[in-house]
Amino acid sequence: MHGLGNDFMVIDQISHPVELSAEQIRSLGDRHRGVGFDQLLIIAPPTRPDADFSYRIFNADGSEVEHCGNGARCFARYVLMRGLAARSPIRVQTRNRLLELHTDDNARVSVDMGEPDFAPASLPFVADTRQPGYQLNVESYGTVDFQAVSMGNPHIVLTVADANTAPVGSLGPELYSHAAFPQGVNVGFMQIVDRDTIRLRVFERGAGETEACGTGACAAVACGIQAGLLNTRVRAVLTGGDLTIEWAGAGQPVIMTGPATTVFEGSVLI
Ligand SMILES: N[C@H](CCC[C@H](N)C(=O)O)C(=O)O
Repeated sequence: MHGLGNDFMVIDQISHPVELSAEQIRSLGDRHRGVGFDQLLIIAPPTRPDADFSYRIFNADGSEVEHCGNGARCFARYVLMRGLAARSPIRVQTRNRLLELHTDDNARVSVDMGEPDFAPASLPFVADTRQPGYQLNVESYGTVDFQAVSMGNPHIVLTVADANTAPVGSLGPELYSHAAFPQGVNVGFMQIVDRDTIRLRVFERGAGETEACGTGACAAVACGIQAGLLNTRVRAVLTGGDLTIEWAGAGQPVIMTGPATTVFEGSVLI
């Protein structure tokens, strides 16, 4: 499945109990020798009474992570198409959040992504006391300014003049693996087109640049609204297509709406 070109392998662990090692996940994610994906999504029974399902997310490098926005939309379509869920909304738990997923008739899914957390410790971001605010010295780039926010998974957002020419492939990896982020970080490059529109590219932790990043779009819009630069309903234009992101401000959840597409299904020998 994919959400705007951010592609996933989805395993229904309820019907097919399977445990995979990080090495097996990496080999399944290999685009030449395996199935190939940005993330693997595993659907499992819930472990808390207020959830209908739980949902585990693994990056292509085998690392397990806390959240995946595009994956949540694909998850909702999958469980409804397979009759695993009878109705919308669907409540699904990730490692650290409870999401509520709503589907409409034209294959679009709205996800309550929970509240953004701007506290540095939520990433975690270990601030360099010599650097005021959110700045880092990066070897080949000098001082880099950014905003930091957790959507359950860690994001930093750089505001750039033109997303098309932003140094995603060079600066992204340097920031993603910077010592200031002990658990790594997703790096968003946001161009503010107007108060209702951004262009965004994301170098994702554990996957590299993807065609779209749902939590990244939520993180970027929340940072833009927090900085007073965006209205409360924004069109996020990503390489793979558009998401609608809404955030009414502190104490409110971010709502993400977009498509979810099934490409094929099959079986794989592990
Ligand atoms: N690479 C992310 C997980 C996938 C997020 C992205 N695919 C989305 O749609 O939110 C991380 O390591 O936190």
